[in-house]
Amino acid sequence: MATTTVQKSTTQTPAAVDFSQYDFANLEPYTHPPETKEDLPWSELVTLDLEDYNRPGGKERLAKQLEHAVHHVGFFYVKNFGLAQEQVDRQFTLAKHFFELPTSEKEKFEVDYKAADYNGWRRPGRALIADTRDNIEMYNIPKFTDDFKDKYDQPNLLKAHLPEIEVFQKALHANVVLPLLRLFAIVLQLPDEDYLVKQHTYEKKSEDHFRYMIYHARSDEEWKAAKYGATGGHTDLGTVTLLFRQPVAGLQILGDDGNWTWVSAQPGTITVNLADTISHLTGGWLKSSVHRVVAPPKDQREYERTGLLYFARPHNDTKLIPITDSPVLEKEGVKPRFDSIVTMEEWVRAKQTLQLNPDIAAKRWAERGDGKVEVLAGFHDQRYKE
Ligand SMILES: O=C(O)CCC(=O)C(=O)O
Ligand SMILES: [Fe+2]
Repeated sequence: MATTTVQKSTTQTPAAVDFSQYDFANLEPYTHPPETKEDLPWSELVTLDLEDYNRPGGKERLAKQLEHAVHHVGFFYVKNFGLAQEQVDRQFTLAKHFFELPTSEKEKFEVDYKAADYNGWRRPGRALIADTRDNIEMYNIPKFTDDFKDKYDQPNLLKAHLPEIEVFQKALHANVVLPLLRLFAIVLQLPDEDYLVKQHTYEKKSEDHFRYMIYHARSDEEWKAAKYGATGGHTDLGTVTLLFRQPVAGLQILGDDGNWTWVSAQPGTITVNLADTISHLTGGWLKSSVHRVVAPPKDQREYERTGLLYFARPHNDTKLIPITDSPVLEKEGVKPRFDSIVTMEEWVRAKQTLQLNPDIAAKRWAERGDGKVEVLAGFHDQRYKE
């Protein structure tokens, strides 16, 4: 007797995701590797206690403390930024588990390199560093605003924690970035203390983003081929970069004297560096500091180097011309750094095109052959030697 079988539909609904597997109780916590015992030439950086910001006279005290750092160094630390250590630790835990996902999963969220869109997963090994490939993997998450809503899918691991990531990112913006911009305005003696804040509101379209980053451990041969990271000097493209405490040494700053010094891991701090845009807005007066990440000292070289960063940038329609009502800049006679009016959106696209597309970058660097590349409208980046 013939039996009839019921044809199953080929369009099955996917199995419901069990998000509880991503609860922090089920995720092994990230722990930082131990600090180096080596005696390295450390940078001497000031530490701003942001708790002082709301006390009477606090802003003025902090601005005074920053004056030298923002003009001559470009790097400093902040502490007491209103996030509990536990919140910070949880973000490191998410970073750890994200990078442990298989490549087949991460590549579903791969960035659109050609479009110079850096949000999503950047796979390691895209760029040629000296005689080898880079060892960096990143995952960038845009602002939680309508401009980016539903534009980028996220892996389930992060979907399970998006509300917490949003709180964290917004806290960094409100507790660190905006207060720092008011301090910069005070240093610049701007009549409107909120001048820069108004160019950096969270709600309006801009390319600020939050990043999980990992530098994979390399063998000695690989480090040698990469010249121990010595050729990686660069400036960041935005307003300020916030870098959470990083005990695996590697970050170095190029000083005015031409020497590189190491950034140490101060407990409870965020390392802040000024970047290109704030420099453009002040005709170079605020210093976008040259830095690089080199091979960790021998006693840390076996470790993966996991990073947590936030990149602040002004609104996309901001014109990158020097601020006109700063007596400080006026006295200095600063000049625009571009031949024509450039907006933030154009600047981001120009820099990211070079950063995300090694093939395009190689051609463009070769155009001049003098170790410089024209990023945009007469503004050049240069290669930093060992
Ligand atoms: O990981 C670090 O210490 C710094 C990273 C950095 O310079 C960058 O991502 O631009
Ligand atoms: Fe950087």
